[in-house]
Amino acid sequence: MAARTEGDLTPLVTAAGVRRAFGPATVLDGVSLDLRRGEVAALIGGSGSGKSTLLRVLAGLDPDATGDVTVRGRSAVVFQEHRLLPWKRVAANVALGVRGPGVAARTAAALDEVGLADRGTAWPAELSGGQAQRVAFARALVREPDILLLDEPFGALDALTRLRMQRLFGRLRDRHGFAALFVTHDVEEALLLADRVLLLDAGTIAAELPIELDHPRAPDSPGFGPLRRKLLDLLGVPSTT
Ligand SMILES: Nc1ncnc2c1ncn2[C@@H]1O[C@H](COP(=O)(O)OP(=O)(O)OP(=O)(O)O)[C@@H](O)[C@H]1O
Repeated sequence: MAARTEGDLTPLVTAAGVRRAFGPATVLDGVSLDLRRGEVAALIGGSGSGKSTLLRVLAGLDPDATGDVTVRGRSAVVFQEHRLLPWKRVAANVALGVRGPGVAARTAAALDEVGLADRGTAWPAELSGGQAQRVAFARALVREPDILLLDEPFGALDALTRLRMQRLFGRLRDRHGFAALFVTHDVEEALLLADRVLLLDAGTIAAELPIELDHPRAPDSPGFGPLRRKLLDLLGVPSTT
């Protein structure tokens, strides 16, 4: 492939014509998207529209998909369930598979960043759901990713923990500047966190909505309501008014 010279304008992730079928059912039918450096994009769509399938393809976890996917940089994945190994302590889970000098110090720094500096020697079973998901974030951070791919990362958490985790995500993103693509069902979450919302429907990216609101955002921020309405319209949810 020819070298690209656009520097920072080159997307970190490019997908073109991605297809995936399970038996006779085509789930992804020619998906094309890009993710720019430092950008946060939300991938939204109805249940069963193929969001998780697409994320797995972008993460390189689905050898049976076809099409072109290029990832420029280091990526890390966070899933809805924390996927910690129960027989390893928290710090060992974070450091799993990480090589190079200073792994212990990097692990400690990552745990500190997610507010769990004192839990490195705990077992996963001793953590709350929110803490376990923080460890999952630390495990991603310690890899110093350019790109974070997240599959409903807050979906299993109660409302208050979810809010705290959304804020933590915003702080981590500001500090590290990684690009992120996150799957969500939640229109408000997409509008609170994303620079751009991608709508997956009928196997393709059916719509894109830039979210040009200042941070920090709240549901009562100016401009939030009309964007919420627009996104719900795109999702086919009728107005109740
Ligand atoms: N390994 C698999 N084998 C067979 N079918 C699958 C497999 N993985 C996903 N599917 C099917 O592909 C479709 C898309 O699934 P996927 O989990 O990607 O959707 P989703 O948009 O993430 O859904 P949800 O929002 O409900 O989590 C579904 O119909 C699902 O049943």
